[in-house]
Amino acid sequence: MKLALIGFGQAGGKVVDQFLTYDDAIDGGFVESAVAVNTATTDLRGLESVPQKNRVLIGQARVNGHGVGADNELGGEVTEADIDEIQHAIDRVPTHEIDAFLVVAGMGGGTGSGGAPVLARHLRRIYTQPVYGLGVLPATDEGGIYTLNAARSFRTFVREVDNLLVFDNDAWRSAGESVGGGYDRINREIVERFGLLFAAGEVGHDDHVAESVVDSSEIINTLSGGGVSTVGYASETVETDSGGLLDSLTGSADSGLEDGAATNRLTSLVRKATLGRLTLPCDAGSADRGLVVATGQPTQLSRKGVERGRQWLEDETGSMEIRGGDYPRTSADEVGAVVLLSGVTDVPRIDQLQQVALEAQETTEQVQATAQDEFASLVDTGGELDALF
Ligand SMILES: Nc1nc2c(ncn2[C@@H]2O[C@H](COP(=O)(O)OP(=O)(O)OP(=O)(O)O)[C@@H](O)[C@H]2O)c(=O)[nH]1
Repeated sequence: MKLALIGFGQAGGKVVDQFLTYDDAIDGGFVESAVAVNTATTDLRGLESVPQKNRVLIGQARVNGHGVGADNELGGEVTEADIDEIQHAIDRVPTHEIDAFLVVAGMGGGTGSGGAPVLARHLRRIYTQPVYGLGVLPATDEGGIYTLNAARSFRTFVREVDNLLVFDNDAWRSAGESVGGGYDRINREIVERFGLLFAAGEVGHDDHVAESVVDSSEIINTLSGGGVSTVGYASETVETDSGGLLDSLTGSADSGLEDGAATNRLTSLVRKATLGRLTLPCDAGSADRGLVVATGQPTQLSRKGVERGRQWLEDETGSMEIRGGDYPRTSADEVGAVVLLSGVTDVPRIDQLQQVALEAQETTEQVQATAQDEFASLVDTGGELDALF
């Protein structure tokens, strides 16, 4: 599917930069345009692939290019104030050619976490295409302010987008590694999973096995139930010496065996993708909708395997809305399965964030109530005080 990518804040910009590189590398064709928005000049300067003219600095009047320092209320305010500057850059996007917008942001900082929901609301008011979010959750050891920002922003971001795709940094850092040390690796994991999914909807219908190729409308329909989504991916390297003279000589018995192996391989890849590490770990059974995409050499893409995987996911989720199809890639030496689980509800990390948001709200209310009590008692004693002077 064709996307207009908008990276908000430092993490958002870097992930969008990486999406551009990946799209080029796999010849995916899913990025129509890429824009980066930030309050910090240095973050915009550090980008490599987003075109200079599509880098938008906002909030200059308030923070003078120095960032908002993890203050996400300020991030939201400067976005509201400078929304026309962002719109100006989006005006250059050929929006009639895109299937959707994707707003990418780290939820723990100030600019992306505060600004991304404001931009999503703006885009949904103006355009008819769906507006998706890709939210990156902070690692748990990053500190309270990051968790609190994420807890607050998450609720707003889910409300303002048509579907929120989530990646949890915490689940993806390696043992003993600080999350910052592994951003490059983590960002590659992000773009591979979501990139393969979006590129899948971009295959022309004259390509191999055209009738079973995933269409962008299938991705859109899978995401149209709203809520929160997560993606799983599993792959295997395969020998690709098929299609030569040998094949035509070995006859149908061997090719029957190969078909069986390809079917079994794909069925287990779908299970591995679903039950392995998801971009946002959750109980896959709680998904409302799903999409299974088989990717790799056209000869390895067993339609029966995809169908079995799809049926298995139907049983796992109890959902009747599980779609399936292929993304043939002639240059790939791996066969893989991407599984999109949409509208997931049993997500421990989100429960934890909601708890944090609730506690923060209670603390704020307590502080306000104590301040009101103190003020009231000061007013009560006002007469006595007056008498003293
Ligand atoms: N996956 C990933 N996460 C990142 C990256 N850079 C920062 N983060 C995460 O994003 C959160 C911080 O958000 P940033 O995007 O740096 O902050 P910002 O939106 O630019 O906001 P301010 O810096 O406060 O103005 C933290 O939770 C980081 O772990 C990155 O390149 N990849």
